[in-house]
Amino acid sequence: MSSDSNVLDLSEVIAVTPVEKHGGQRNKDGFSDIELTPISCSRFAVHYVEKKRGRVWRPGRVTFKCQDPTVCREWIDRLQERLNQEYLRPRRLLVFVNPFGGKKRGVQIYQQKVAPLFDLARIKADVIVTERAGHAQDLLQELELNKLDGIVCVGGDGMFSEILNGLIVRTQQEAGVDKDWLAAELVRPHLRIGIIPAGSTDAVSYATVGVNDPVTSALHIIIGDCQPLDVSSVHYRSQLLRYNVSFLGYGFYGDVVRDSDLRRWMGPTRYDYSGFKKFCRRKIYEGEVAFLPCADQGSSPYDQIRCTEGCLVCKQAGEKNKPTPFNPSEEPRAVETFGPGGWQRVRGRFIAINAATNSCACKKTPKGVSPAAHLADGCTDLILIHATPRYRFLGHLLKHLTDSDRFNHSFIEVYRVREFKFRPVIIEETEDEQVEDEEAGVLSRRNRRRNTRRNSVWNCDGEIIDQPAVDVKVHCQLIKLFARGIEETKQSSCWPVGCFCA
Ligand SMILES: Nc1ncnc2c1ncn2[C@@H]1O[C@H](COP(=O)(O)OP(=O)(O)OP(=O)(O)O)[C@@H](O)[C@H]1O
Ligand SMILES: CCCCCCCCCCCCC/C=C/[C@@H](O)[C@H](CO)NC(=O)CCCCC
Ligand SMILES: [Ca+2]
Repeated sequence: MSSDSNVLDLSEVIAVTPVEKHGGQRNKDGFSDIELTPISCSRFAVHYVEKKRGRVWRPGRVTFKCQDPTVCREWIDRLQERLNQEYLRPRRLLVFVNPFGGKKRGVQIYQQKVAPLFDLARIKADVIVTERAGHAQDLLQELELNKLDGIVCVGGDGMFSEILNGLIVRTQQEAGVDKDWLAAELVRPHLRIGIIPAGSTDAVSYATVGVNDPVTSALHIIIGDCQPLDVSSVHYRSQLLRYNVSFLGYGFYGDVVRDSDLRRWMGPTRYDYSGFKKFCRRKIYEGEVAFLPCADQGSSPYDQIRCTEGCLVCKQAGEKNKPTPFNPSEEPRAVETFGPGGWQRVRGRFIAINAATNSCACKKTPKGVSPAAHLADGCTDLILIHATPRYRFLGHLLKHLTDSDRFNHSFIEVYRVREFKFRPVIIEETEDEQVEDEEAGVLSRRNRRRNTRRNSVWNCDGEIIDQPAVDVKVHCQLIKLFARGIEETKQSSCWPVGCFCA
């Protein structure tokens, strides 16, 4: 309900409850009491989503008074019945809480802010507090999931990545799809995932809800919002390494995540420390990127329009990419062809190679790594940052803090792609160098140190992938989240609204 109206949208009602106590026109909580008849004898409360500034949602409540208790009961039953018909609302959820993510407040956040709202909405939640990294992903291979309506992750991007990977792998296993086959048409999991942000960056929450606020996310889950999301698979040779939903980065961002992983004890500030350190080093990595552009998309990373709630670009992509039934006897696709309309390649010396499957907005970059990227268009924005002096790279980084065009630099190329591959140039040690190594101790150590650091790692949603040579493919709208995309604020332009959940 907006501040200037008295109309409640039923799809945004959290619950209807009987009210026992009596009170005045405006009770001490500041909630308004609305008289249905002059003489009050029974009351009920309608709990609804109240939209605050900055896409933050809070529970609001309005109390209705009735003269006749039977009428009151009738109102409650009818409204409850109507809410039950909102078929996308979850009734039973499995909740994983990471007690060590972000500022280590996952358990507290769930108990104090989320559980009371789930109780109010009569959602049954089975809660598991994880005991180790990988716990949630392992449990997702064995737990009974049939009676669930969704899985909720209380944690950051790493924890979300565990649940995403666990759910997709389980779904492929049950459908008999070979996850290691890069060209496989993956089967979409039927369970939606909800994220209660309690991590350090919370990029997935930011990019899909517009804010990292646990109460807002809990309310999106309760009212059964539905947002399809692209997922990229990352393969090395013929083996699946991980599924990724937002950020993939080799070079600078890979080095940052590798360094910061050793400093988890620092909490969220580890990224600032490692970011500064790796910026000072400014390492260059040589390699070749091959990619398949999204030619027919009608959108580009340079667009001014943004992916918002009900985005038409994503809607059209969803219609084009209706899942086809899985056929295990299907032959692998022909070898890719290079040239117009086909694959392209860029060889170079790079500071960073990034792929943003959605905007990757977060507090560090409120508009995102690629502000015009879409949540569900089947594409990722491939950003190639060629070697450049440190001060020019800094100029690019600083633009992440503002609205300005971060791609407007001669050393940056950006492509909207469906697939890409990266092959690093690996310079092997020559025999001469090895002889030299044996003869001169200090030089030997220097050489070895240099060689061991010739390759970077991939930052995959904040997790480390050691293999530099990867094949990445975007799977359009592979999963669904309890979210609705970025809501338009009053200042921004108007876009059609609607959930296009299959
Ligand atoms: N009980 C646990 N003990 C130790 N590590 C855990 C546990 N449960 C989950 N993890 C791991 O902790 C890692 C980080 O968690 P999480 O993503 O929640 O926080 P973060 O890294 O601080 O936030 P962000 O990913 O948003 O930067 C994840 O990779 C997850 O696998
Ligand atoms: C001198 C001022 C410089 C300002 C620099 C601003 C540049 C910010 C770009 C941030 C990109 C974040 C992309 C999101 C990645 C997440 O999946 C991942 C896991 O949560 N977080 C990081 O890797 C954390 C990555 C942190 C990188 C610094
Ligand atoms: Ca996308």
